Amino acid sequence: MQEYDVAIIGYGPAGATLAHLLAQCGLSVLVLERESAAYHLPRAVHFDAEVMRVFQWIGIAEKIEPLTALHPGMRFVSAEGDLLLDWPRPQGEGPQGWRANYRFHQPDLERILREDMAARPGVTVRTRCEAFFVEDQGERVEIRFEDMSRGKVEHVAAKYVVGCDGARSLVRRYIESGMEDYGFHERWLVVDVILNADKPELGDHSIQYCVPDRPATYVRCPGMRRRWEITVKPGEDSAEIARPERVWELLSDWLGPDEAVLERTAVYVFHSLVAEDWRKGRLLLAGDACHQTPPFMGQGMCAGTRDVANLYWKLALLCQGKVTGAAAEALLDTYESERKPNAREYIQTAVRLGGLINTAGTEAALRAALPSADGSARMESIAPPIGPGLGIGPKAGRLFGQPRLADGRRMDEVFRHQWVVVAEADLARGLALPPGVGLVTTETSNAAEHLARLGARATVLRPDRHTLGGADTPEALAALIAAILPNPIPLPEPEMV
Ligand SMILES: O=C(O)/C=C/c1cccc(O)c1
Repeated sequence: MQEYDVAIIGYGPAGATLAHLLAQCGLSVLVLERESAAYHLPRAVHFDAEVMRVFQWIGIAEKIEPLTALHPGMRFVSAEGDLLLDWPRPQGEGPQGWRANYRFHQPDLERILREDMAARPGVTVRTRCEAFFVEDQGERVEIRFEDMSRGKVEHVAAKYVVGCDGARSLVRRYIESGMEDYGFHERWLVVDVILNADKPELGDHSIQYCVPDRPATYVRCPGMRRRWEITVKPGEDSAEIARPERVWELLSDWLGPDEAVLERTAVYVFHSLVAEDWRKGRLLLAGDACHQTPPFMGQGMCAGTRDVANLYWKLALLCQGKVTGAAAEALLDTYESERKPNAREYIQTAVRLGGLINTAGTEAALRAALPSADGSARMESIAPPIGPGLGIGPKAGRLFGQPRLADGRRMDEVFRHQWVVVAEADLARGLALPPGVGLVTTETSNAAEHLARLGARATVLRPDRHTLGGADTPEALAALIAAILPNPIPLPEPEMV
């Protein structure tokens, strides 16, 4: 039986990104996907700087960036048109080395992910192949799937299986995970249109219409694409409301049938769920398989990308035999313990925003919706730390920025999949580093501003660019360095840049 390091079930953005990352670390990867081609219509329309940084690692950031749209922010307005809550987004390059937010067309992203996979050694992609059986046999997992193009059942094995197989995940059933329910389950009509000609009065902001009778969302997508999401009321028929005549009636406040074509109309139930168990033995979940969010923060695909960024290097260390035995189990356990609280925080905030949209912006709902309830009608993007796992002290588990090196390059371009020490120059002098660990100092980069944001004189960064901790003394820094695990991709010599 053919054996791979990792089998990924599901070839959406999370599965494809994970396959790229694992292959970059030298692992053999099988991707099984039931459909013959990527879904041709948009679903996710927004991602943030943290996600763009992951796209940078796999070499697609420069390809997707020209296809994205600028994103000034989101506004919540009342039925009377009053601004209830403003959520502006910083413009220009931010701490992650990229803009804070991007609007995109999901089929563009999937095309790029798949085109580049063709040139990625180590990845086998099997489309029209439906997995129907996985069995953790202790040392490996057996997977059975049907190749639907040939009507043939095949058996393969993998050291680990990751279910990136969406809300109805097969792998989640094998894990037998229940779901934590955050109480939001609503039907919304999603309408994607392509304008015939520009209509600047629609604006570039996302707008949440907090209209009690029919809450709705408008999102400006790249080019001539625009999206509306409109509440379906209890008792309304999903098929009836998705008919073109009815859709145009619902859109009539914004545009008419002579101004655009309908690209897609579909009724979705937006859920707020987190899987109780993200792992059982060698079976793991990522993306919608382990969390589903209402869309009001545009964070659905982002969460899946964060999952795979947290997971890939841990799987690489295990598959390469660099972490074994009880340490391997403990390392794999940190995937759920770190990721779940972060995913939960985004979902709970999205549910609160949904509450604001649905209750027409009453004072109480406005206060409840604000992540930091300071009374102002302005909110900022949240950046919840990951939960407890690897790391030392209160500065562990923060997403660190991406310093620009003196030659203008971004840090991760130089230290791909490496651990990196970032330190004030005087703390860095004479440091003895394990092989392959990078060193970035305040002398040769703009690390000072990133360290100031963390509130430490030095830090150690994991391959996913979360902090292992902060240090202000040589002793504290030495303790962090002692906790570094081997690199997923070994570098011959540590570099000081
Ligand atoms: O731009 C954002 O931050 C959010 C975008 C978005 C996308 C889809 C649906 C929504 O309610 C919001």
